[in-house]
Amino acid sequence: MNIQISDASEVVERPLADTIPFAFHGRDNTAGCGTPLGLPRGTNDTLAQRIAQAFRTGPEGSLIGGALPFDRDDQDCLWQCERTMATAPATASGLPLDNWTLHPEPTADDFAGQVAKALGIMADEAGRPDALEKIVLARSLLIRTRRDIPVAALMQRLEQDPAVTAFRVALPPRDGRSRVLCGATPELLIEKSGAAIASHPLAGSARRCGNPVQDRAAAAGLMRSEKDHREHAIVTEYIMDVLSPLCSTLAAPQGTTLTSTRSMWHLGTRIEGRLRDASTPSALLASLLHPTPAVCGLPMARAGGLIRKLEPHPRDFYAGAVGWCDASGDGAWHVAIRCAEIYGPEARLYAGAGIVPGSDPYAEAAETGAKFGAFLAALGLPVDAGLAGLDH
Ligand SMILES: C=C(O[C@H]1C=CC=C(C(=O)O)[C@@H]1O)C(=O)O
Repeated sequence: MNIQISDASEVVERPLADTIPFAFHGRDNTAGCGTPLGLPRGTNDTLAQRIAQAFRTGPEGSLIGGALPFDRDDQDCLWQCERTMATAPATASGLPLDNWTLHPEPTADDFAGQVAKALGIMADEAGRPDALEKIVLARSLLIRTRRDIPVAALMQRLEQDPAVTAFRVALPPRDGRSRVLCGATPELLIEKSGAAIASHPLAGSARRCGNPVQDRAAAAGLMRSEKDHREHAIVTEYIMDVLSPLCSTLAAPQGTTLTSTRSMWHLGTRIEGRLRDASTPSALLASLLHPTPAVCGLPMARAGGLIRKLEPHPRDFYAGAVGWCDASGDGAWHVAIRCAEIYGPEARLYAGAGIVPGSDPYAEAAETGAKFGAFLAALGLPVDAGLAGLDH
């Protein structure tokens, strides 16, 4: 299929003049610079053609980077520009925020109600061939303040945790104001260098504690949890199933291990393989994998439908993928979690939790509350603000 610019339903507007199109800090230090060209916007099914055309006709040595939305039928937001090393600004100010308000959408109680509904559906369908096995439900915190939220300062604070990739991606401006997806994700969706690929899915979580004895107990409890291993295995099996037809070798040499950020423990499995066709673009691999059951569920279409029905606010780019790809196809794509959409003085933070039979609705609400912690801390807000209403 040959995609013409006019076939795309919308062309990405340029980000505002002083906006960085995309930047990834951490293990992956890659950013776009110069004057970005917006790729014609489209959905997953035209991604490969749009990328091939952009590299054929665009500036030599350029990079394509940006964000794929959660919903495969929504339009992505990709930029083509020069490549640079992501570097943190020497000084960045404007944080902590002051004069802020916070609205949970939905409240922790209502979220626990949604989890209970999903568990009811799983119980009713148990044993059927198409039964819902897992769903990842999310909630958001809307933060409003009086000044524009300083994204550079936020990135500087988010990247302090060596276990995450801090990222920012310019989204199409709205009403002449820049919109940015910004976060600190611990989860690698896919990375490709030549024929070598790697993915490091995470699923199964426990909140970390300041007290080292309690912290070790939380980690040990997670490692022993049958429910969390079941929740995790659904993700790794899915990723192996999607990647194996494309690979000559594919394995998880270390098995499932504990991984951690400064605020959370997770179960993680590093998957490594070799592509049969080393020219397959990493962006295409990301779009084939996405959304994995770490953010959506199984079966994917059933879980996605229920997510749209139960969650009060659209996910947009939360739980999508963010990353970059060069002309040889090499690149890295991360799961867009522990993030927020920032629009002037507003930030909408998102956090989700995987639900399987055996999940406890209030424990899942508390898990989402804990997952907000790192981003809240970076904004200079109380880390427990996402746990409000969960003291029963
Ligand atoms: C969906 C999120 O986390 C995913 C990644 C790690 C652990 C998860 C869990 O234990 O539920 C989630 O699958 C999120 O942080 O918004």
